[in-house]
Amino acid sequence: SQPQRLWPSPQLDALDAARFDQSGFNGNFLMVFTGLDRCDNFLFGGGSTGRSNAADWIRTAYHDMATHNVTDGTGGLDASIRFTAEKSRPENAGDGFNNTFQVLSSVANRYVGFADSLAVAAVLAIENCGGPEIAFRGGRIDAGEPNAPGVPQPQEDLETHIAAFTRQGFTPTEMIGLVACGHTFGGVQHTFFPDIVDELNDPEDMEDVAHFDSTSVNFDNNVAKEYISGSTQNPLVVGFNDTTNSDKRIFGSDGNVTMNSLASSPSLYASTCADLFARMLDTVPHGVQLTDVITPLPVKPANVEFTMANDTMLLGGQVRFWNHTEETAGTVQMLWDDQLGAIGNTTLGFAGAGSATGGKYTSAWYGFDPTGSPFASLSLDPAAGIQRLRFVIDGKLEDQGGVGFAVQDAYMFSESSCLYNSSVSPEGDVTASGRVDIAVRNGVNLTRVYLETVTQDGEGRIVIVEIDIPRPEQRIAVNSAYSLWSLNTTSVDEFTIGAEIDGQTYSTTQLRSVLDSDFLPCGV
Ligand code: HEM
Repeated sequence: SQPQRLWPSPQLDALDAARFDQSGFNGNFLMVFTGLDRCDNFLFGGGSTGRSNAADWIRTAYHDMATHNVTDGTGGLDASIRFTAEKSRPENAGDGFNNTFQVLSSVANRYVGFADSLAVAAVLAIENCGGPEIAFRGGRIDAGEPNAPGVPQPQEDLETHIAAFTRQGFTPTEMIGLVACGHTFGGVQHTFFPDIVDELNDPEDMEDVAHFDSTSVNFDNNVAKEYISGSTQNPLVVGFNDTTNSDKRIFGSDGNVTMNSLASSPSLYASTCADLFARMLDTVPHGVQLTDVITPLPVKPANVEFTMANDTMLLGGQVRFWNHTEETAGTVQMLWDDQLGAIGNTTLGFAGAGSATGGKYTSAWYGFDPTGSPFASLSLDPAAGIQRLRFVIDGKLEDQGGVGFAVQDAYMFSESSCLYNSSVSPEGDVTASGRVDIAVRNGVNLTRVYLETVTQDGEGRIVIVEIDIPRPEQRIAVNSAYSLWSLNTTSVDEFTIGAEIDGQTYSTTQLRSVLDSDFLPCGV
């Protein structure tokens, strides 16, 4: 059991969100947008293609990992398969890798990069399509270059496959298990493997995918049962070309001992796969330090954001209560310690239900105001400020063992920010100039405040560009407790706001841009 972490911890909180906020309120793009709750869904052509997102994501995770070399520590799950030089190798035939990274480009962020997002995608696919829960860790690092080749191919012989899995860190028995676990999803396409699969002429399988088992969009041990019973249609077992019957050679390599046990027990199959999938996803280049297994925080504030509106300080956000519903939560209250030693409180409104792992877990979300609206904010006295939050749910105080949920009111976006002008060229290019105002609490030890824009470097790794906001020469009061730091900018990029306070760095959560409606025209 791992020690309970404290909120806030931006990377762990983001990993928790990516992995556990799956469906419903604040649901994950991977689930909600791709429709993963329907496991036969395929974003690039729909259900009658014979394809599925889930199969693409799991195969992509394996192929990205399969470059690993346990001896020299190179390769592993690091999103290097996004590089054309790696993706276009014969060992990476197919379009599933491109499909997967198109989806991940809308998911990866500064805290959960492409490699972690790929691992999350595989976990969500497995868990939501009938599979076991996977112990998920974060902290993978996105590669800056392709890895050495090393993905097994169907025409290779058994010795080559055993050697490849040994290099990746798996014994011959684990090889049988991992292939039998992966090949519960999807199948082999005619287009990319015409020597293995013929055209199928099936209107329900437009892309001519010969599936590994009769339940190709669900996790179950049918791939093993059908193999043992002799009814299998797996194109890598009973394919017309025996040279490419690699599943047949692998499954039979220990006299069917492993496949017999996987076929006879759905629960043994599930627990074996949970272990092997987790190890597959945790196979990373030497030197990468993964986090502990991510567990859902029982009480987790999210999207916490302060905004200064002249004499009023606004606090927006939501809080998630894990393993709760609106009924079990009862009346929910938020208390806060202000900077002057007083305690404030309000009742919170229900914002929506969340769920994870195929509905196994539920969570109840509350907005930071009595209406529960995720867009509403509490109005507060800026002079009082807020140091930390506490919650009362179902009559019980939740304050992280007494320390509370620390929030940062030393700096925040000010609604006095404004737009000088904006225009759209005939080509559709948007240009604008505006002023970003940051309200800084008087008397705090703030050494830097800056705009943060998330972008990608030349190798497609996520990086943050910082633009410093100059310290004002004279104090410009926004109210009795805060003064303004301002920056004129012509950037239309979305930004968050970073600061260094007492040697610690902080970031706001809300993405803003000078084109937002809260940038009113300057000087009006
Ligand atoms: C010797 C080892 C392996 C060989 C030779 C092999 C071979 C293949 C081939 C030829 C395909 C068809 C791809 C396509 O048509 O696009 C395929 C699909 C697939 N493989 Fe493997 N595989 C191996 C191991 C694994 C492992 C270890 C996993 C995961 C744990 C895995 C997961 C998948 C999945 C999910 C698909 C379906 C993709 C889809 O339908 O879009 N494979 N494999």
